[in-house]
Amino acid sequence: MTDAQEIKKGLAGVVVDHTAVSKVNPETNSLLYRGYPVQELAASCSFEQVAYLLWNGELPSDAELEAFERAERSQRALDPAVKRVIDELPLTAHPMDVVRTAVSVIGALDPSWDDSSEEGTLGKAVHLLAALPAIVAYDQRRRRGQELVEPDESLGYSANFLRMTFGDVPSDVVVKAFDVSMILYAEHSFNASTFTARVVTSTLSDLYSAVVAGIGALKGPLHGGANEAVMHVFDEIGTASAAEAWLDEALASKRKIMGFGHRVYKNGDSRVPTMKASLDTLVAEYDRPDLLDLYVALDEAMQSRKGIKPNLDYPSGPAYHLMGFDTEMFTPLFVASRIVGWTAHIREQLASNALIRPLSAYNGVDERHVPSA
Ligand SMILES: CC(=O)SCCNC(=O)CCNC(=O)[C@H](O)C(C)(C)COP(=O)(O)OP(=O)(O)OC[C@H]1O[C@@H](n2cnc3c(N)ncnc32)[C@H](O)[C@@H]1OP(=O)(O)O
Ligand SMILES: O=C([O-])CC(=O)C(=O)O
Repeated sequence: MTDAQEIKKGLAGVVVDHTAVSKVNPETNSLLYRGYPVQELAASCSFEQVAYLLWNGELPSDAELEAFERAERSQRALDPAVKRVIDELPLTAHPMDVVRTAVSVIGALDPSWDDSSEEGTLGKAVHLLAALPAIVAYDQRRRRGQELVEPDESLGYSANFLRMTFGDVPSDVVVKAFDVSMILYAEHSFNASTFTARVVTSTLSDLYSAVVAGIGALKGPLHGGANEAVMHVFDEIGTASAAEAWLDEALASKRKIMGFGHRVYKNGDSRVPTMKASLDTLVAEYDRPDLLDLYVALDEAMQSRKGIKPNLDYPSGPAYHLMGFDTEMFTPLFVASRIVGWTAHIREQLASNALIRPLSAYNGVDERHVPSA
């Protein structure tokens, strides 16, 4: 195992296990959740239905959906102990650190934190799904000097999330665009954060520890942190007319352009057309053609210079901006959605576990010995 040829840097192209949760197919540019094309789910289902599907393998019947929604809606309130911890955190902490800490606190407060039964892990997954919007919404509000907004059990997941963040339920267009983003972000096979969660689970550690580790992996700008980074790029460029010159300079200084490229998709991310269509509805809703012009100008320049296609973070960054989220809240929104995929994979890993422990090829100094005294 010393031949460099055998090393798959970054595990690129390595198939490490089976999964029945989702299928990413770069040849057909498609993404299936439990067999269903994600575009069809985004068009016809709510995020709650998709979460149920990813966890249970089938779309819910009306009665199953009602029971699931009841469980989710009843667990939305921010736990006072979690709120107290968040209040202690300085505003210099990144919102991803706040979410990571809050999930850690929820785990520490759960007396059955080590219940790894199918029922136990599903219950914890539903609880985290229900609790995360309050954490993210409250963190944005406290940064703006605003009070907590209590959840409204009469509203669906996305309408309630937006109301807890902004104080009011926005138009149907905005709620639908947000719901679509939650559906598209929910699951993507063995991406870095999901794989991280599976590695932690493979040691038979608990679900909360695996989720906290997943949040840490998602934070990085090569993964989920890119949706926030896209908005910083837009702010840096300013207007569409400046996009080409900005890109040439960025590429000349060897910068990675955030929101472009993907480890698996090389001909475009299957989710981008659906999210771009939602972005178009938001651009019309908020009358911001200038933002769309910038989006198109940078994409066209990137295609002409590098031919590297945008990934989901490219349209979702400006979409979240138009909805009114502060830029540093974008990746926590990704957490609120991906909690579904992470926990589906944690449960799948537990059901068929093998400790994940690859090998490495040693290239340090040859064996040597401590000089005798
Ligand atoms: C939801 C998600 O997590 S999607 C991913 C979000 N991340 C980003 O948008 C960050 C920007 N993109 C990237 O850094 C990369 O495309 C990654 C990390 C996503 C995928 O990387 P990899 O599969 O390892 O591809 P790799 O980095 O080998 O790229 C291949 C070539 O394309 C170039 N390239 C890939 N993406 C980009 C980019 N965004 N900007 C500039 N060049 C790029 C690389 O520099 C490399 O060029 P080289 O062969 O001349 O060295
Ligand atoms: O699959 C990946 O490597 C990254 C990604 O798009 C995701 O996690 O949604």
